[in-house]
Amino acid sequence: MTYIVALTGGIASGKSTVEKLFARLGVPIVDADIIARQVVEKGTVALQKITEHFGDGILHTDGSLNRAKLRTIIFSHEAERLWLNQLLHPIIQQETLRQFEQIKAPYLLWVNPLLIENNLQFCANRVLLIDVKPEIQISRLKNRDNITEDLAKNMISSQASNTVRRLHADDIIENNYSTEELTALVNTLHAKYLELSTNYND
Ligand SMILES: CC(C)(COP(=O)(O)OP(=O)(O)OC[C@H]1O[C@@H](n2cnc3c(N)ncnc32)[C@H](O)[C@@H]1O)[C@@H](O)C(=O)NCCC(=O)NCCS
Ligand SMILES: Nc1ncnc2c1ncn2[C@@H]1O[C@H](COP(=O)(O)OP(=O)(O)OP(=O)(O)O)[C@@H](O)[C@H]1O
Repeated sequence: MTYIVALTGGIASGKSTVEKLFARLGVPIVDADIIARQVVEKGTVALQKITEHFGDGILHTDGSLNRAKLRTIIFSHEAERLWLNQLLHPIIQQETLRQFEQIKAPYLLWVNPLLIENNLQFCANRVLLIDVKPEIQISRLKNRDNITEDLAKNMISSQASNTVRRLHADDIIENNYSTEELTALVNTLHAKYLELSTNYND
């Protein structure tokens, strides 16, 4: 199988921004958030189970999932978040493996926000963590999603702490500075991963 670099980090740490930079360098991407959206599209078994559990009120009038509503519920009720996780995570994992097997490249980037929480680091050859100072993280999250400070803090506290994530990381990007600096860091890491994967594939 292709050499796998897992990219993880807290909410609004900059994963999508870094993912785009790797994609621009031609690196194939497998994104757990995108897969998580596909598995709850209209007509899926998962969406049917979510509707049975939360009622029709969890849907938009066109029958698609009201993500904002589900988000507010699961980040304020721990038991509901765990219920959703046990439903969706095995389905997401199965689709992830399917995508890994289709990719032929020196290495691929597997973007998974909950890599550490779900103990999936063993599935990757290398773990790249994006870290960000908590005050910058909260302010970027509030600005991007236009949400309250309370919801932002609940979302952050539903995830692993940066201290725990750092224990599992092989490489760390500190995303507290400009996007120009971020781009330079990604270029350096890309060269490193090409070298590591060449040795691995030999
Ligand atoms: C709750 C949902 C509907 C909110 O959708 P929304 O479009 O607002 O957010 P999106 O899916 O882009 O997720 C944004 C971020 O929230 C965080 N997050 C999402 N789900 C979870 C979770 N179960 N636990 C902790 N953090 C989570 C992640 O950092 C993620 O990157 C959605 O996140 C969802 O279905 N979550 C359950 C599936 C899951 O665990 N996804 C995470 C990737 S495997
Ligand atoms: N170095 C940076 N300088 C300024 N703004 C940044 C920087 N990195 C990311 N951002 C901004 O911070 C916000 C969060 O970044 P991004 O969406 O990439 O995070 P994410 O980790 O993918 O989030 P999520 O976990 O919700 O999927 C975005 O609005 C992004 O434009």
